[in-house]
Amino acid sequence: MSARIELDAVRKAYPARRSRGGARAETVAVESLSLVVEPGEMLALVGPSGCGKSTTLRMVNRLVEPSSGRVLLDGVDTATLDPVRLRRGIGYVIQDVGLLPHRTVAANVATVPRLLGWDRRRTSERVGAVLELVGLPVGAYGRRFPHELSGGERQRVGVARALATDPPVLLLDEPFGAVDPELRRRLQAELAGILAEIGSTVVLVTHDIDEAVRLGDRVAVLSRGGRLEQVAEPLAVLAHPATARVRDFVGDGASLRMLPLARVERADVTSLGPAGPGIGAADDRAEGVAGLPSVVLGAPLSEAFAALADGVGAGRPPGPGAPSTRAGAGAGPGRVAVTDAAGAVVGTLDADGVLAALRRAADAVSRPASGANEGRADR
Ligand SMILES: Nc1ncnc2c1ncn2[C@@H]1O[C@H](COP(=O)(O)OP(=O)(O)OP(=O)(O)O)[C@@H](O)[C@H]1O
Repeated sequence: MSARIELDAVRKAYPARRSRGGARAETVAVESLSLVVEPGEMLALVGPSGCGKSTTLRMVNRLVEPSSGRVLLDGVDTATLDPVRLRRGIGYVIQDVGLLPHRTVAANVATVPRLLGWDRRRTSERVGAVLELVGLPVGAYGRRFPHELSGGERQRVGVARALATDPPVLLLDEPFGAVDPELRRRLQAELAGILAEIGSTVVLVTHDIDEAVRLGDRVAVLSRGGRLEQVAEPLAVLAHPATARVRDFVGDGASLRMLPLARVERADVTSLGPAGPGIGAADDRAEGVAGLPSVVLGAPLSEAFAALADGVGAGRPPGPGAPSTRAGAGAGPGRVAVTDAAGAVVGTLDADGVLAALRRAADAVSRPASGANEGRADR
């Protein structure tokens, strides 16, 4: 179940505070933002601190009321709906989770089903299912209290609680902000799997461009005042920043961030030459690549990069602190073997091949047509 979210010229100005000199200055958190999130899509809202991301998100569930403009859910203006009922149909996960400290994990997850009047049996079945989904089996965790959990576990309970009623819309505000980087990566991967399963429309707020490109189907980059600088698929934001602000925000590591998003393709592979009678059997052809690490056609380029960069083998995406894109510059083997899905060697890939593959992936995604908000056209 999923819903279409449309922000139609929403604006939020927080009321003026009287300053010492008596002058009043309202804070315009979001000036005029129009954006569509399609059913089942995961949109990552990213931008520097104070640019209006949380305000935008909270206008969707009416924790913040727009000063003007409209928010539509499946075409219905949310201003016409009862805000409390609206919120019960929208999953919401925030950084410090907000679990009720004196209630067990199971009772926390059951909060919204209970409010919606679900009977005991349906509620407990659902609580069991969502806790299982986030890797916290109800038998082991259901009776614990929040203070008996690690930060990562609490975060998962927050996600389970948000998913309890299978909401058509899920809003995530810096859901991994409070956990360490390694756990953050793990929770991101878990969340991606869960989201693929549930099919809700998701808006994720993050200040972390890595998280945005890793999780978003599309990425919306905001600047101060909720100004939409660009909305496009992750690779397009990295490869073709629409504005100087997006370029600044993406920073120097764009190529490195593109690696997991682009694939090893046959066109970039240096072939081992034809096989056939008198030319050499497949086994002979494979001999020249014996001992090389290998990747499969279609694998993320980051796997080839990791293998080239350190020669330890494929499968590790470049992490923070990974070497720059001077693939193969270290003690690596200079080449990786590329196999087809059946495991037969089709050729090798070297650093030039990786760069060529990156360039092609970048060329294949749409360039911004007219600056901001080109993403509407690219869907
Ligand atoms: N309740 C409020 N009253 C007055 N000003 C507010 C309020 N909430 C937010 N603001 C201001 O609105 C602007 C946008 O804030 P918002 O929290 O939406 O930004 P953000 O991009 O989510 O920031 P961060 O990444 O730091 O959480 C900021 O200037 C902030 O100070």
